[in-house]
Amino acid sequence: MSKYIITGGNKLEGKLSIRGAKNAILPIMAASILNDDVSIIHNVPRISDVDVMIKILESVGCKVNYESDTLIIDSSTIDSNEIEEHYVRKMRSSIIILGAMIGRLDYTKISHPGGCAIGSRPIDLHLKALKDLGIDIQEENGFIRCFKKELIGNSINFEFPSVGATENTMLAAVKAKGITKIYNAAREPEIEDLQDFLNAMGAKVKGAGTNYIEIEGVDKLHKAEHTVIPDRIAIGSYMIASAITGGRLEVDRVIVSHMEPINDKLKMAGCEIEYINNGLKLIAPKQIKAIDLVRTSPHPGFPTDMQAQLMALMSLSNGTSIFYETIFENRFMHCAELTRMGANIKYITENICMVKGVKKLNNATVTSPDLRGGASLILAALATQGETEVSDIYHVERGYEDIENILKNLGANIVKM
Ligand SMILES: CC(=O)N[C@H]1[C@@H](OP(=O)(O)OP(=O)(O)OC[C@H]2O[C@@H](n3ccc(=O)[nH]c3=O)[C@H](O)[C@@H]2O)O[C@H](CO)[C@@H](O)[C@@H]1O
Ligand SMILES: C=C(OP(=O)(O)O)C(=O)O
Repeated sequence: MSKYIITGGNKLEGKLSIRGAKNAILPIMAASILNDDVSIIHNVPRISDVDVMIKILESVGCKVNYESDTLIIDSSTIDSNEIEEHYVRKMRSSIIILGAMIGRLDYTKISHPGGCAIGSRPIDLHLKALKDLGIDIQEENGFIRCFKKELIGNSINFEFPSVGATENTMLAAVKAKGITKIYNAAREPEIEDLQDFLNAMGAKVKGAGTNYIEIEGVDKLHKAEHTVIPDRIAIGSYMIASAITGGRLEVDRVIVSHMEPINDKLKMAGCEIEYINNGLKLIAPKQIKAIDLVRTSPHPGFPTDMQAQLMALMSLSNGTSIFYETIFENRFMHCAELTRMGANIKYITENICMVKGVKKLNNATVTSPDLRGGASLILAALATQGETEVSDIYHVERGYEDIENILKNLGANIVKM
């Protein structure tokens, strides 16, 4: 299995352009099933999750062409209604295909995605919403079978603003009869991007980005072209790479409002952040300041997908920070690995921990526990003086395009082996 060897100590400085968001492109690729036509999608990141989603689309009969950063998906050739189990096991978020498949076809079967490293991740909210839209769902032996006679718009009230459940409901409702109202919808920017793509196909969706989304069903969708929004989590991660090494960074193609929950925390840590023409500049603080409380919450709160990376930064702060992970019950697996590098992290409860800043981190041999946990170890390694080995980087490659070369171009000493 591949690993990164990182020799820390260099300041990360320079300019950066980041392609589309993983969490936007995956539901958009799923949505391409709905139009029975061609979808042209630009600014697509080269990450392994996109490769898995391409395989899923091809396995149900779509024709996919991926050149440079443009994906062309032709869903007019769909000839299967079952998603192979091993894809669902490879990528839990493949469950997002469900709403699109049942929006398009009368029957679909998918295996239950189960949990993953960061939590049990049930899909009860997805399935309840699909049932409310008139889908008959039978769960048996780890598989979910969905039968459609007619999709009928309904009012869906989520008890928690789940990102995936909001997206699956939007996908299924686009061609339902009548109006679907989603209350307590997730407000993440990636949901707005999905709305924009659906509307480019002729759907009638409004409200994404707020907690109320309304979808008026249409009979037919058509060919569409779309450019994916930049990846706010990848951008935030590279900002921390620069901040933790005392560097300066310029990022172009940034949607400032998407970055605010992350930038608020980076400013509290002492970073100077300035917005310039569709981009931003970061200057690292001389001394990283402790942030009293980092509490993850749904957008526009601080994203759980940045918690591990911010923890690497706080490991080197001038005081004590409390991290409270409210979204996933098992998203502190990077703590033990950061501790191997000399971080001072103590659990208070299973989802609250206390990070006391130390003067320096040590090089060590560490293992990526999951996607963002792996990113946090890379960030910590950049700030040490010696050689750190980060293994199991397949997790990281799910969501970071070409991280090795991007970090190298900013001055890092990193080699993939
Ligand atoms: C591909 C993608 O976009 N992934 C993102 C998406 O994941 P995902 O869509 O899986 O995250 P959700 O917002 O659904 O999950 C948030 C919480 O709700 C719970 N839940 C969710 C659905 C459900 O039916 N029942 C239930 O209890 C989950 O277990 C979790 O505790 O949003 C997360 C929260 O911002 C991010 O960390 C992920 O990067
Ligand atoms: C948890 C994440 O992704 P996924 O939902 O695809 O597992 C993430 O991007 O940090």
